[in-house]
Amino acid sequence: MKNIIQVKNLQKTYGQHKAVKGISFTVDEGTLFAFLGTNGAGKSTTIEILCTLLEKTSGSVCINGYDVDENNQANIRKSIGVVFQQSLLDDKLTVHENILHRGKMYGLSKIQLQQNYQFVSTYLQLDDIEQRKYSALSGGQKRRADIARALIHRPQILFLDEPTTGLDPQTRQFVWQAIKKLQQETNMTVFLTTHYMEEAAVANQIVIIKNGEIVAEGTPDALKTKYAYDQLEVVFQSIAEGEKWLQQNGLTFTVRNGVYSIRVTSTMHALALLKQMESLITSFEVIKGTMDDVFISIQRPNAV
Ligand SMILES: Nc1ncnc2c1ncn2[C@@H]1O[C@H](COP(=O)(O)OP(=O)(O)OP(=O)(O)O)[C@@H](O)[C@H]1O
Repeated sequence: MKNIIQVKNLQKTYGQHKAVKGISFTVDEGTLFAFLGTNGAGKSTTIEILCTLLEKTSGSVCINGYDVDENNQANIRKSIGVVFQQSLLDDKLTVHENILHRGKMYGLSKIQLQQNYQFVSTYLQLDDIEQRKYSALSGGQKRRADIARALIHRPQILFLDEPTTGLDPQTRQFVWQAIKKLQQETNMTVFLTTHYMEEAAVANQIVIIKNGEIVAEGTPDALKTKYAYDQLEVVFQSIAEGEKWLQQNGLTFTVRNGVYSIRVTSTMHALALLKQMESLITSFEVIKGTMDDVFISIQRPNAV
């Protein structure tokens, strides 16, 4: 699989402040890549450099085979679509006008423009909003239009900087499903930053940065195995006997409202414990570790 994005030892300094401190990573073509970090970690700075909107201090960046240092700005911009947190559309124009206007800027022929419009309209379901002025749209409708604008030239890579922040759960789900569908059906590469861990959990690859440095990377499963843990929750018939058993077996646990949470290394570990304590409990549940656990564990002051 081709590395459609290659970043090597990327650094960005604002005055004395080192915002990005020598990060390296690659993104495979056609995959969903999640770039995570708390506020101020350096995500937007990195994305802006990758999108040729900001100059790096040092390191190398190659997008779709084009090195940013080699006067490739136009080729890179044709290869990418970008959706930032703030919109770039014109309030006074309709959605349809806005998107066509954008397409013309890429020099698309009339036929090409029509075909591409049809394509983006289908994925983002623009039918009900295309004749409305951008200013009159709801937050979720604006987001659909923003993404359609970023896709009108059919880029190979879509950059999304927190695409679903501020949207209600239903709209968030719609936008998210449209993005996933596009990635899977058209082999488009999606580079995503998000604060919603359930979105990152379906990525093919995750990179987490902290203070401008990469602190963890891998598939969601690999990160969960390393940084999150499963919990076995049980309710004992007799609290005294249950606690005694846990202590005798040297198990780490917490208790809340009579429910004991025992840290386990895997579902099979939970099963082995359950077999041993079967006669002591009235109910149980195995809670799988989540991407939230990964993120929180990595962001702790002394973590990694
Ligand atoms: N133009 C600038 N001048 C000086 N410092 C900046 C500038 N832009 C960003 N920074 C600083 O660089 C660091 C990284 O900022 P950046 O916006 O890349 O973080 P982020 O991870 O995208 O955060 P957020 O999630 O809040 O968008 C921060 O400490 C920020 O204050």
